[in-house]
Amino acid sequence: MSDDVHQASADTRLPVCVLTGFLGAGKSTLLNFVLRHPRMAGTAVVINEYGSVGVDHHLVESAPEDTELVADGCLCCTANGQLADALMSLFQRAQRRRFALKRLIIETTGLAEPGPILQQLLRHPQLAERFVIDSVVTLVDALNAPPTLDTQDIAVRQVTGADRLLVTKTDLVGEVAALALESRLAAMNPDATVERVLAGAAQPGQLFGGAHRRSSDGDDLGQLFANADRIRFTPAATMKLDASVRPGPTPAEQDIQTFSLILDEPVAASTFYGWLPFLRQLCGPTLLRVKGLVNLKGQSAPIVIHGVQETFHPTRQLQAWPSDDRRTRLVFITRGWGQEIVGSTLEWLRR
Ligand SMILES: Nc1nc2c(ncn2[C@@H]2O[C@H](COP(=O)(O)OP(=O)(O)OP(=O)(O)O)[C@@H](O)[C@H]2O)c(=O)[nH]1
Repeated sequence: MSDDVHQASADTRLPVCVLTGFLGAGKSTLLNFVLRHPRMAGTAVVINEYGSVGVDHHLVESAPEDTELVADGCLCCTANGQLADALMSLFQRAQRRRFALKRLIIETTGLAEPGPILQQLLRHPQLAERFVIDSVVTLVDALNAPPTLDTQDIAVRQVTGADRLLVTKTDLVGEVAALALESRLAAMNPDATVERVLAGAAQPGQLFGGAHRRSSDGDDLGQLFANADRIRFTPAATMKLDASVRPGPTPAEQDIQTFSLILDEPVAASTFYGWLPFLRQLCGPTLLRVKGLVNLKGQSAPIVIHGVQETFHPTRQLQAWPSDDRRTRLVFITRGWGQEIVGSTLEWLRR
């Protein structure tokens, strides 16, 4: 595998890596790791996240200054031009500050599909002049992927749309299960390479590097997604299929909701650690994702929690608060139920 971040080329446009993967697959973890690599200097990042209270950019601790947050919207909703705005604003900021921008990573939400994002990059004249798609890299969570691929159409599209599939969390499954998943992925997308990445430890060449650029101008990528159906989401509200776009919802699109929980006061650790498993039991696998920062009483810095379906990863304490906002902020992505369920448990948290 080539470790060159960007092969020499007459093309002066900035290479773009679209980093995707279903909810909780490990995108931010990988970004945190790879952005520290010296060869990633000059990398700008666009982070797209759900929920009116953005937390992802706080979770990417090594995010460079040139990070643009596109919150409360999904980049695969093409109509609102958020991607174009974010990219142009990054570009102009870099020029103003004489920052030598060399490449760009777009981290999508776990519910975005790559096709419409690539189409935006290819079809927007100003973007197409400045940026070229280098690769679509999809992270696949070895623990959760088998059932997710059975039921979530978006997860399937993320796999089939990738140039490179990076399988994460193989430490949490046996070798047999990991190999079975890799065979399944290879069958679903024979065109993509399948590699393992543990705890985000990827090399720059796994995100960028001419070997995986399908063509210098991305035309064939555009072709690949030209016939893809477009799914529209309404973030922060019940997300339903836009009936004018496609005739019947797939399971992945039914009744997904996203909302945030904010607590002004610190929570006692014992209360919080009792509430979390209760919520998990109450909701089961329909709690697609919960993540955020928690202010525990008596702690000088927040803890980070990550739940992906029924798996809750060990909590982690940050070294310091990432901003002046010291509130507990949790973002939920659920299927089939909404904030009323979480709301009904709040008295517990306030005890
Ligand atoms: N055991 C294990 N945990 C991992 C690995 N990669 C990521 N994780 C954990 O998985 C959880 C979710 O990781 P994130 O990087 O936040 O996932 P994400 O894809 O950015 O999540 P969304 O933005 O919500 O879609 C975190 O607790 C990570 O520490 C891995 O290879 N092994």
